Amino acid sequence: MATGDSLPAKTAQQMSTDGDHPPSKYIFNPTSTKFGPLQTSPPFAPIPIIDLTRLVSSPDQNDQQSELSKLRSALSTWGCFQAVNHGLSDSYLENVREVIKRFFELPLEEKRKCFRETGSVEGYGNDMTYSENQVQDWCDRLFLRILPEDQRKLRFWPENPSDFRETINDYTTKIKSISVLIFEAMAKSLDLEANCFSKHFTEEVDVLQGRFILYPPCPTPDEVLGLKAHSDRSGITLLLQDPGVEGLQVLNDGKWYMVPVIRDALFINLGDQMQIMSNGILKSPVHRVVTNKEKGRISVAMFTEPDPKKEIGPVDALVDGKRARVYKTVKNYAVFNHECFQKGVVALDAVKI
Ligand SMILES: O=C(O)CCC(=O)C(=O)O
Ligand SMILES: [Fe+2]
Repeated sequence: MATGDSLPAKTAQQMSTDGDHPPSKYIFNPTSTKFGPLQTSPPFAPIPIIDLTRLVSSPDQNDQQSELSKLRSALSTWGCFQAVNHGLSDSYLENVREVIKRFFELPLEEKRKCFRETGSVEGYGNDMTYSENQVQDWCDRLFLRILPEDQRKLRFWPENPSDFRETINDYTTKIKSISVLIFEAMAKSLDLEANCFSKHFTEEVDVLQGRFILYPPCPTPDEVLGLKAHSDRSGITLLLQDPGVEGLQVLNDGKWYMVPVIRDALFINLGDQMQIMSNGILKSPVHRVVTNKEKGRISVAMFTEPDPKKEIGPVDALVDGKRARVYKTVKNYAVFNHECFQKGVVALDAVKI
């Protein structure tokens, strides 16, 4: 295998600033994906908007039930939804985006202190390169393992901006509570015990990763993707979008749709591990990001994962005479997913029975 895992000669941000034409290894190759051509402006996706307060408590029981069925329907068709009334104010979210923006605005010399090390996914840089012909993404990112707290590698955590660590730490706490609420609501929406999913994700070991991404303006958005098509390996992903520009697209029934930006909503998508646990009832959607000629885009993605040492598999109550078991059990899906990717296999297909 050609590993060639070196950090980029030039970051996407530098190329964008210098007005470089994207090098050939960034050019979208339709034959390298089964997900169709690159479309910069497909139709907007009518992604359901879910009111989180109504999922938890509502004076009217029917009101809660109707929001829970909306959640189930959203996750079994689109695999994602826009969460509103999550308790985080517009100014709070703006501050989170702002600290990430200030990090990316620092001179390269300063950001270099957090550079990803060869062979590791953590740190500032771009995607690991596994093969010579891997198409590159037009983005720069900082990837951090945030929880468990005692596994943080602080050498990758920026000290500049000086409020970076504190801001991300606080945001983590808030994202954690929102994710517990969503895991419980998903269980209720499937008529399961409320802690049926949350016990794997939040009760014993908390695993949370953060990816802070900059998609700089790209001179040729028709030829270059910001992030190639993939599904997340997470349980759920909580994404804070840039209110200034769209870019995220989801695949549904073989067609691409643009995800609308709702200023103070969190975009929540299911990851593969929840598709497995729900025995395929809920979907982990394939998604990608397109670039924009004039505008840069910043997004903040938080990924919840179960304890890598524990097996996960379809919940027993979702396997019955009417619905056979669709997936095997799997441990450490992150590593499994990575191995599948290197073999050119889709991890979700590899765990199918
Ligand atoms: O930046 C985005 O909008 C999506 C990011 C994403 O899909 C990911 O990091 O897995
Ligand atoms: Fe993703």
